[in-house]
Amino acid sequence: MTAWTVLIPVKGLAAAKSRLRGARAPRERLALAFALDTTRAAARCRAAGRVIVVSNDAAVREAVAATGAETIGEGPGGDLNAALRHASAAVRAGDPRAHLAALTADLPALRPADLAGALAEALRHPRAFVPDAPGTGTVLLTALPDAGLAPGFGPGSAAAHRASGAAELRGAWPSLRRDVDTPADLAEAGRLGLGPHTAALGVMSQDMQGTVATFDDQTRSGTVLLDDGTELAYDTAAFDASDLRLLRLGQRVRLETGADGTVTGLALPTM
Ligand SMILES: Nc1nc2c(ncn2[C@@H]2O[C@H](COP(=O)(O)OP(=O)(O)OP(=O)(O)O)[C@@H](O)[C@H]2O)c(=O)[nH]1
Ligand SMILES: C=C(OP(=O)(O)O)C(=O)O
Repeated sequence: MTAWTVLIPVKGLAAAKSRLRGARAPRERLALAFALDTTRAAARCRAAGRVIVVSNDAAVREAVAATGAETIGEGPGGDLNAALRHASAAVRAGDPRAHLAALTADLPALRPADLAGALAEALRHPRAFVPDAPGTGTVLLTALPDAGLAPGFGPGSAAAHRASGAAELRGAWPSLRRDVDTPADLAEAGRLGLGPHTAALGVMSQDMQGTVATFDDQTRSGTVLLDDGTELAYDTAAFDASDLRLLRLGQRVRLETGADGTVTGLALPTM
């Protein structure tokens, strides 16, 4: 399998995630948790040989280093694209044939398999990109050994990357496309299942509710339909933790979920 070098740019925390004011945790802590969860998922992706966080922020670099990922400074450019050009040049100086991928650091629901799927598709194009869920931004930009990364991140970057000749990758990869800029984005990411660093901030501590869609009384497991139409499975352990004897179809339940978004407990809304 091709070992990509994944560059994850992280802005200084003092200036990060300005649109997240008003969320249930301080902006700086959210931005750092997003970066740590993104880095953790990338490090667990089998297609990622190296994961390098690109940041000038000492607190970011220290926290990332503690997880075992590499860090590099931004160089003199002063913005995101300059930081990525600097990091790309540093990587290619040591390994001229490196496969380069730039991944934004605001993907707290990222699953390694979604990233692996996109990187596998990216092998078919000299340069490729994955737009974010709204379709206007970019979450992943890739370059094979004979191509430069040529980053064009910023507002409207999907159009910029398309115009630059990068191939648009069309897989679903919901956790990869779910970047978080606003409290509404964070709620969407929570529905996909937050990584442990973000989950630990308790931002999704409101209870989720839904109705029982299936219940198998042999295995004591089944599925619940959330109010937004998402279907979530609960397993035997989650049911057994609930102290309920059975569930009726259509019954209203409150759900507890773990850091990875899986259901860990069920209760009646009144309990
Ligand atoms: N190293 C580095 N990373 C950056 C810089 N600007 C943005 N980033 C990162 O690039 C990614 C996408 O940036 P945005 O979604 O605009 O995030 P943001 O700038 O923190 O958020 P807003 O204040 O809401 O625009 C995030 O991972 C940021 O941390 C920069 O100047 N240097
Ligand atoms: C910098 C970008 O992120 P956002 O649109 O989330 O600001 C981008 O998509 O290029």
